[in-house]
Amino acid sequence: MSDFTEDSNEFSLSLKDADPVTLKSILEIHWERICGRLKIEVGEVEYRTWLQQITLGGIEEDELTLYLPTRFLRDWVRSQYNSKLNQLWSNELSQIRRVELALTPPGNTISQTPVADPNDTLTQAPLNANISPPPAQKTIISQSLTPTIEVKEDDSKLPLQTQLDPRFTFDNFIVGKPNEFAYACSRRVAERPSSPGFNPLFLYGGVGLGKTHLMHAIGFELAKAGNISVSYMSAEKFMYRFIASIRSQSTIEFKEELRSVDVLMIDDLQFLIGKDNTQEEFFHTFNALIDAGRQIIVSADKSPSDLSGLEDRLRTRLGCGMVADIHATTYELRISILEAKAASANVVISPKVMEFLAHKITTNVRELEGALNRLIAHANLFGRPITLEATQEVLHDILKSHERRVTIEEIQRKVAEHCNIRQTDMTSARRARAVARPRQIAMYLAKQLTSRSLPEIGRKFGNRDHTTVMHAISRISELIEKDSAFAEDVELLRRMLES
Ligand SMILES: Nc1ncnc2c1ncn2[C@@H]1O[C@H](COP(=O)(O)OP(=O)(O)OP(=O)(O)O)[C@@H](O)[C@H]1O
Repeated sequence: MSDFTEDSNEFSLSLKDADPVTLKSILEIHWERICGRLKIEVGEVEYRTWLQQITLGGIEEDELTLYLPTRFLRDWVRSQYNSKLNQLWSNELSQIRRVELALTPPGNTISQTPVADPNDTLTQAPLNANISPPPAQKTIISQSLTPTIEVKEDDSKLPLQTQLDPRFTFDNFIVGKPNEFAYACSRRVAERPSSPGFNPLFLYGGVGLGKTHLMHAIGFELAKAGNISVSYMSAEKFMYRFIASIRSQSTIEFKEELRSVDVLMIDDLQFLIGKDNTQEEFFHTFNALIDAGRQIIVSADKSPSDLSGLEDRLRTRLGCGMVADIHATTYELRISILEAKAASANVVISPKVMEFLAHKITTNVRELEGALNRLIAHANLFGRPITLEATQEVLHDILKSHERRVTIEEIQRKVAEHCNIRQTDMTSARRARAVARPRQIAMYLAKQLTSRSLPEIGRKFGNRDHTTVMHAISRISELIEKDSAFAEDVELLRRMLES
């Protein structure tokens, strides 16, 4: 990337003369850098809500086109981010004087490619195919945490200051069954850091389920107590800082700085898998801090024992304190989160719309929050209430990406396996409870996980009537309400099918 970074004259030349493939690469490199800046300037949530879906279009003279998938998104981005995008692009590439925002046409390619070689898959590929914006920059180092948290930026030389996200407090964290244990442990560590049995605190769970939120919340609580130095950074940032310190021959300072903190928080530790030297450095830092009675808080997507690829001795040590899992959200938790977020934005959203969202966006809270933010913005922009129809229209792209690809046959197979019955019993006429109940579970999951209608589901289950499917769904919903062991079983099946 550094080959392309600093000299914009070099770019002007190379842009004008570049062949399509080179041009594509140059634009991608700049776009990646701009995405990194946008993410930090506007924040992770705002970035994901509005800007993540922008894709690169073509370049004509001094005008660059960026694409958005829906009219609403295009209008919103135009009204809110037009000047920022123009400014960032012209800073990156002096040749670009104007950024045009347009609707994504089917199969966009760089417009400077008038004659595409039909054999050249690179020039044929949509521009956005391989563009993955750089990961979020999460670094907060504060020597003395106060509610206004001072941050020292890292070596990446981004002219940006990050702060603990003021929304990520315990008060704003909605507690439900899936996260109550992690929440309680986090509270405990915030109240009494370095207590035996809670050091390290290891938080783990899937993407966007609140690990970072809880870490920030601990940081805020400790800030209130005052006089405690806290360092928070992503594992990725830890690695970059470590490498930079080696390059600049300041490893000792880096180590000293890290080892002087009272609380060290490292987010997304799975990033260190396969990075042996950084792991080793982290291991030593870890030991030094624990031995000195300092608190360590780590998050990852898996439990220490499942983080294969991390050195055994590190995994063992990580599991020595308190290990707390954040489970996938339940429908109830998603509804509570939506209600809380709508209330804090002072917006009334009908229960129907909330239920629709909680049913459709099940993977993570970040996406749910992003969808809600978009609805709120839409309502504010047009001054209209948020109806179910408006929701479907405004969130069209998000909902589409959430359409599950699991088939009814897969569901039948998985449930049959899990319940120890034959797959053919899913379609048979047998009515014995041992067969009928798993069949009802499979029907319920088919409704949840596919976009099939009730009659279609009925047909797949041995040509049963849609009322039979309806009955199955309501029976299983009832059992889920009443029987938590049963609910867990169904949830487990759902997770297996979705993974
Ligand atoms: N229980 C909750 N209550 C309120 N907001 C939540 C809750 N869980 C997650 N969120 C919100 O969802 C978003 C994503 O959460 P967060 O960044 O903490 O996830 P994460 O588990 O760290 O994800 P990743 O694995 O991507 O790092 C944040 O905006 C956070 O505030």
